[in-house]
Amino acid sequence: MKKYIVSLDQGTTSSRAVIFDQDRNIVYMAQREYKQIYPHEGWVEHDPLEIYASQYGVLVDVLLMSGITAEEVDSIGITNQRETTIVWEKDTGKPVYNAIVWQCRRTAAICEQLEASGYSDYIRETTGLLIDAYFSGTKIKWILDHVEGARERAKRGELLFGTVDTWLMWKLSGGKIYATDYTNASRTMLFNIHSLKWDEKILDVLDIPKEMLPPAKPSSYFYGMAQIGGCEIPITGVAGDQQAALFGQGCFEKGEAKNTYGTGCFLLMNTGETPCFSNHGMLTTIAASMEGQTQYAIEGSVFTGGSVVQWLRDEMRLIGDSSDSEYYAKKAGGNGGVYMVPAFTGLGAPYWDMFARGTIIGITRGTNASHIIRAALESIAYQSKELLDAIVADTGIELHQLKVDGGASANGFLMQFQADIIGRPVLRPMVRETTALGAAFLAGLQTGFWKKEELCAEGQADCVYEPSMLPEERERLLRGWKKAVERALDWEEK
Ligand SMILES: Nc1ncnc2c1ncn2[C@@H]1O[C@H](COP(=O)(O)OP(=O)(O)O)[C@@H](O)[C@H]1O
Ligand SMILES: O=P(O)(O)OC[C@H](O)CO
Repeated sequence: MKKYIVSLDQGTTSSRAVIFDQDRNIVYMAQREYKQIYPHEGWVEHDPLEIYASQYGVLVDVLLMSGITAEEVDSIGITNQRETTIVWEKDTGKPVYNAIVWQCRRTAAICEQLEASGYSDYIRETTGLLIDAYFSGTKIKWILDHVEGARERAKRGELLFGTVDTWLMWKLSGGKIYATDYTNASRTMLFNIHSLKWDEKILDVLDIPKEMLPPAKPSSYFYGMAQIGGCEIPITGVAGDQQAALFGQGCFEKGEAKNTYGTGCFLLMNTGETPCFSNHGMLTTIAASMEGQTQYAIEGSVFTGGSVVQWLRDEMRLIGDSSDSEYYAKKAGGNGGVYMVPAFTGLGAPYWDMFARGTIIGITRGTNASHIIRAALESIAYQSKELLDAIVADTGIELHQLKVDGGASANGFLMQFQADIIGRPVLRPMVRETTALGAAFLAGLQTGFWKKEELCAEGQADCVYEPSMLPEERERLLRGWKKAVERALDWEEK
């Protein structure tokens, strides 16, 4: 019987299910957007039940529409938006609060207190992370502080915490699987990335009961059985989406890197079996790896990447579809002196300013909508360039080209501008669903569906963008960007 792997890719804006065959071809794919909830300035939430419903919906869609039966599915791989925090009742499965999304800034004050109490170095050395509202730890604390009786119930083992992988596995298995993987755990700011254990001291400081945390396992691992329409399918691969994309791009060795242009932008480089600590605001994190072979990555995280294009579409109504941005950016012919810094939820790497806010600067009477659209796309490339420079400086490893993926990598203008601004070729792969592919690889390696050697072969590039900008022009544009960032920093009142 021909067998397949199903990947579930639960992203910030949509849930996707992708079926891969043994030759890594996409056999069928379905995607569903779901609601973004913005209850206050800088706050972002999702409904956990809608996350699950949209994810389960596309899973059923791909099976029904492809005609592939559950028996033909070798295994399931799960990959997910990271850090997003869900707390639910063990008995009923009912969430006690909406999912607090990674972008949400509501815990900035908790982070400031933590920093003022002198925990920065300890947290950095133990978890590889900087203190920021981005990570799950302070989000859990916020829920325990604000939902009546939650901390006591958590202590009694009545409430469970999970990142989205944990929530999906728990739901898909009817409450039988309660686990997370190392990559997701490494984004909580509660996990010791050296010992691969939850850190008692940080749990104490944040007053988070250990009872509510899932066991953490390798990314390629038999987690248990999902129950789909009366059939059981093993879940054997789990990883945070950025680590899954790194794996899906075939970056298995030290020094290999990729940049993903989704809601945010995430540049990760595999640093092998040793964690690499940054002097330039990058994060140290666990890479997706096989059992007993933990690998690490250095990561630059940008909070607003492709989502700036969604903002142009949904809030500003300057474009009807995300892909229209390419046409207008080219039509503008140049930036007209306009820069946009999309610090909608603060700035991530390398600035880590929770209080930065968005700005558009350089506007003159001649500025038109096309300039603003172009400035938005260019901002994605400038932010990614800063990540690349920092990672090269931290690791001492030169990147001769940049592998890319994610929704906004479909934009030809953006990819060409990216190549121009980094002065290196940009390679976009044939299979654009590298996040889903990475989760499929992890699942398939565990079951023996694939062997690692088969997956090491270079994936084909669909497009290579060669840099063609003069160095003086690049420098001029980058000077403008740096000045614009200065104007966006430290804006929101504390
Ligand atoms: N042609 C395009 N040009 C620019 N941005 C795009 C284009 N197509 C999609 N996007 C952006 O890509 C993002 C979606 O990418 P995706 O990888 O699905 O993200 P996520 O996994 O975060 O939900 C959206 O923010 C969208 O605005
Ligand atoms: O949903 P994405 O693909 O933008 O990824 C979100 C990241 O995992 C957040 O850390």
